[in-house]
Amino acid sequence: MPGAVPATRRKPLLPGGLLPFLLLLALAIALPLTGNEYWALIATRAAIYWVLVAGLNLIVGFAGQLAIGYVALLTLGAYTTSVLAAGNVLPEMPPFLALACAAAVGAVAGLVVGLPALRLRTFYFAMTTLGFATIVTQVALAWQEVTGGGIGISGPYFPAPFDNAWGFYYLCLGFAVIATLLAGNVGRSRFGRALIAIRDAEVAAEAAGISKPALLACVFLFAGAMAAVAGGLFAGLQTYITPEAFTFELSLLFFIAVLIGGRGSVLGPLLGTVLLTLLPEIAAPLAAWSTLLYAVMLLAIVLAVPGGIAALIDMGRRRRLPADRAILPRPAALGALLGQRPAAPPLRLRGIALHFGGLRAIDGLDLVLRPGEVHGLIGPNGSGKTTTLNVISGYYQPQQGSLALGEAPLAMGRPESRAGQGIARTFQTPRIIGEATVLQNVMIGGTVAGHATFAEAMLWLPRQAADEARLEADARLALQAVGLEALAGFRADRLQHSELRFVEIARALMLRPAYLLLDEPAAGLSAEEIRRLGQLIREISAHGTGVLLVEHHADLIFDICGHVTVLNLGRVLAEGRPAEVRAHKEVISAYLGA
Ligand SMILES: Nc1ncnc2c1ncn2[C@@H]1O[C@H](COP(=O)(O)OP(=O)(O)OP(=O)(O)O)[C@@H](O)[C@H]1O
Repeated sequence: MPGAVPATRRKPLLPGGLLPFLLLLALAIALPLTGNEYWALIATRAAIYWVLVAGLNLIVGFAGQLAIGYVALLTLGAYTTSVLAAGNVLPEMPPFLALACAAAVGAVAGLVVGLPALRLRTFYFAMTTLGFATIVTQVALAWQEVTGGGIGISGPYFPAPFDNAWGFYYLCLGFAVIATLLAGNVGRSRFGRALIAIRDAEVAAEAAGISKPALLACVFLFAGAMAAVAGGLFAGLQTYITPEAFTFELSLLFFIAVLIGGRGSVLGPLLGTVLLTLLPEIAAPLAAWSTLLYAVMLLAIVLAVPGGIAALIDMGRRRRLPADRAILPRPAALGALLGQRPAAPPLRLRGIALHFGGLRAIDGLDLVLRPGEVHGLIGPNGSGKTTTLNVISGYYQPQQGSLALGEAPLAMGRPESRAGQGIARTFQTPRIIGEATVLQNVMIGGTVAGHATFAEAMLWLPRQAADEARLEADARLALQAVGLEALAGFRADRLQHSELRFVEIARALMLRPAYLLLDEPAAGLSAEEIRRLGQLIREISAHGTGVLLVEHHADLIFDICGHVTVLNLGRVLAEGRPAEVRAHKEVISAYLGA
């Protein structure tokens, strides 16, 4: 029964803890005490920018997509709200209704602008967002009868009590608080972790069953809506808007606020936004140099503190690792996590052939994996072991042959479908998210087990809270099982290579896999660690999981496997019980040596 875990810490409401947010909010609420309306203007602007950046942060900071033309959505939101409130195309609307419509338009536009990210990488995607910014400005200029063209249009007029500087400030602050809560909730949910996984370890994300298109679509809708709301508020603040109000510098400000704030953080980009809004105001002569200023700040951050403001204020990063760090797997926790799973049907590969150009990596391979059995796959370098594992886990699409779980054929070339079928894997080189904690890395393995929708996560509804508690409890059990629970709270990039291998196994166990595919798990481990690994694999199979073990450590293979297949040049050279294989003449001459 999963769930029996040692006392779990209370989770912070927002990544980074709630206290800094409350302090900032207290300061923001008290700002009118200054009595200075100039400050009201600056702070209102910062709040509005943050409404946009909070959403953009999920795209840029969490998912790592270079959306640099986000001013387009601010422009779209500003014009949609203003045009609807003015009644230029439809009957005049109350400003809040116009703002809600702008949010809907922004969500759709956010999705349209974002979709190329599914195909285009890095700069190409950045260019499409910039292109969209140009299109929106050109439409605003050309569609004179609705937008006023170059002359512009009045912004929406928000009624009392929002019709004065401080009233409007509080309105924008309210939206900023909502933006923080929604974005923060997404960030600390399995969706936020999945975004970071897509950014830093895309293949591991696929193996965990994370669907990049569906996830990014949700985030683009959300960020688009937030940006458009920011646009409507921006138009209200300006009272009158022309296309010139929406400069490229603004787009840069949004983008750089996320970067100097720190990837994968909410507090950092919030502080980044406030800083970038304030800076040209505090040092007034610098205002004309703002673009240069942003560029210099960006360079300084990238060179001096690559983790941004978030890394500077994250004291936990510097916490000392425990001195005694032996990896001591605990089988009892494994029982609590896996239970005794009902036996899965056999996993069969029939006549698999896969070639890369003229090279036959696998050449007519038949293989059967059975529940509860450790199946060793060995052979010389380049014999096709990893390729076989990649075919089973859906990364490669063979030219011939079939793959089935019992009678059900498994789709080829669809790695993200395997997690749902209970097939988990590890990688020859561990695919870990270095900036996330060990616990978060393991929780990513259970992403598909969550029930709450993106919207439920955004609002932190009961199903989301239950998902999170269950995932965390399971991840702690998985870490206990592999013997790493003492490192749960540390950033994964502080761990040693051998520890990362066990983190990968813990992440795979989150799926309670019917089949577990291990790609050279003993590489780089000490003799004692290999012995413990062997015991752990045995225990895992004893709970009903079928294990495919690709390994070069012959002793480990012959020690723990029930069945061994030897590959050579993509074909089966020998197979059978370990003792038979070990005595096989051709295996000795081709692989084991005398
Ligand atoms: N993506 C690819 N493109 C082209 N050739 C590939 C690709 N992946 C593997 N190969 C080739 O296919 C053959 C089988 O490779 P594979 O990685 O499966 O071998 P392996 O048995 O796992 O070797 P090792 O023990 O060194 O990991 C090798 O000759 C390799 O160079």
